[in-house]
Amino acid sequence: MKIIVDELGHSYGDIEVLKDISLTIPQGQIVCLVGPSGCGKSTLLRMIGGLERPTRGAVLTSGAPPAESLNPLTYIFQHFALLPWRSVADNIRLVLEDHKLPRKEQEAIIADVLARTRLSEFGHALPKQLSGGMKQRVAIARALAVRPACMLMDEPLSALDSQTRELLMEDLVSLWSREPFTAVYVTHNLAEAVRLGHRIVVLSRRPGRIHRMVDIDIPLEERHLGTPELEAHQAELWEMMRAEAEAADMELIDG
Ligand SMILES: Nc1ncnc2c1ncn2[C@@H]1O[C@H](COP(=O)(O)OP(=O)(O)OP(=O)(O)O)[C@@H](O)[C@H]1O
Repeated sequence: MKIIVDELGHSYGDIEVLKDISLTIPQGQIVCLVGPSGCGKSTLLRMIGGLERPTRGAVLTSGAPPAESLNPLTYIFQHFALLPWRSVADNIRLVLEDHKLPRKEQEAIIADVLARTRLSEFGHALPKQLSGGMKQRVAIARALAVRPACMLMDEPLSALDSQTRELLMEDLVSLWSREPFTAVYVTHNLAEAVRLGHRIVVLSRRPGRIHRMVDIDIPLEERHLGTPELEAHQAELWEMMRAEAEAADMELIDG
């Protein structure tokens, strides 16, 4: 299933937040949204997920979600959103409970997503026993459990320290390489965008418009910390964003 954002615009009252956004999220690719603070990245993600309706334009889909998809669109947030009193396995079960699956099928899905996120030994653990990186892997496992057509990821690594972020990026790459998933990935971090994005969409400051789209052809598994071509892409993206980021920063101070 591919997602098509068609001439989308949005205003909150008098404040225009997004303008003329047309964009395709191809199946099996990770599309990163970057742009200065307040340019509307999270708003666009919520519109793609159907949590809010745009004032103008539309979000369309083409093609069917994966076979046995329980939920075509699912979110992964910065702060994990795990229930502290439920074990890791039961946090994942939560998203299956509404679907009336036989217990055996639930268990098979839980075992599969725990294995894919290297958490098989931690099904009985409580969230408080886990590191930040593991908690986010549980959130990723929970998202995968519904076989989404697209994962909507809002700064999923930004609550983590830099070493954990690096490990999680490696996890996401190996997860994608084994079974490509589709994702829209909002981040402030350009290093993350060039490591994980097949396509990087640079938004201008508010009202966010598409300033540029950059496709990176290097296979994900060949992208590593310090890869010179990635650093060149990162520098190019920063040059595109610099003036907008500075202007957005001044606006926040003035405002
Ligand atoms: N529900 C809302 N009601 C009114 N204004 C809102 C609402 N949600 C967001 N905004 C405003 O819309 C603008 C875009 O917000 P949004 O969170 O989408 O930006 P962002 O690019 O994700 O920001 P950041 O990078 O700082 O997280 C901001 O000025 C924000 O204050």
